[in-house]
Amino acid sequence: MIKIDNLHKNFEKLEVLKGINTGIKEGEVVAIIGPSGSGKSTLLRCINLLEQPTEGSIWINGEEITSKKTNILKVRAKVGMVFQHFHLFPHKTVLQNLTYAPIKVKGLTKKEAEGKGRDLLQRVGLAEKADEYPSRLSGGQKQRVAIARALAMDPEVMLFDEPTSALDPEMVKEVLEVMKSLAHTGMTMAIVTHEMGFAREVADRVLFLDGGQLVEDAKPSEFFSSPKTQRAKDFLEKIL
Ligand SMILES: Nc1ncnc2c1ncn2[C@@H]1O[C@H](COP(=O)(O)OP(=O)(O)OP(=O)(O)O)[C@@H](O)[C@H]1O
Repeated sequence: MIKIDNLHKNFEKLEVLKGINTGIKEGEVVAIIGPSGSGKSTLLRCINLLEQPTEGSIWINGEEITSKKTNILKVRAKVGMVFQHFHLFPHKTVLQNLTYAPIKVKGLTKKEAEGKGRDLLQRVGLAEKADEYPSRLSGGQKQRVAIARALAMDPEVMLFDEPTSALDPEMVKEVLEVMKSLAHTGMTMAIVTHEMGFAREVADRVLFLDGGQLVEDAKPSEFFSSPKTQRAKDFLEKIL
């Protein structure tokens, strides 16, 4: 489904990704973990071309998105992204946040987009908030709207960049529950997270990054109980 080949990313002289090789299979849930500054967000942002790789290639369903001919908007339409700080449109209602791109980019009618938007709000437990503005919602509710908004585009894969890091502790669970139920529908997902419990429980694989390198790629049960490298052992010792 996703293939990442010799991915390098530099910010001027800073080498942030140093040749990442990996892949994500259809329906797989992959947790990307590692120390601060190890390149986790940059890796995720390369997958929907929010960052242009310096070298290497990324393929999604057989199409090389890093090719010069790529239509970036088409890539973004099939790769949903959820950010730490929600990025909702503040002057649109919750429902309008969900219908904007499907109407504009996918050509749905207002009625179709609204029907779909309401179904998705139901799914994330926010049907009654359709006509509210984002400023009236809690952080956890905003993040659930952001997830529903990404799903409204029928993405082939969903990327999450520390989706619970900006939330008050009591709101983390409601967002993780929505992500967990999404994982159970068979959605292909990559999640940069500091929630080790979630990585352990929900992910099929853990990618451990350190210093811009993919140091371990393992099943959570193996990674958390017997990490192979000293770098992973040191990291886990600090956080668990
Ligand atoms: N747009 C940018 N311009 C310059 N440097 C950047 C840019 N984005 C990221 N970096 C640098 O790249 C390195 C990796 O950043 P990245 O955000 O990918 O790390 P991370 O593992 O996600 O860290 P964290 O867990 O703290 O979010 C850091 O040193 C960061 O300062």
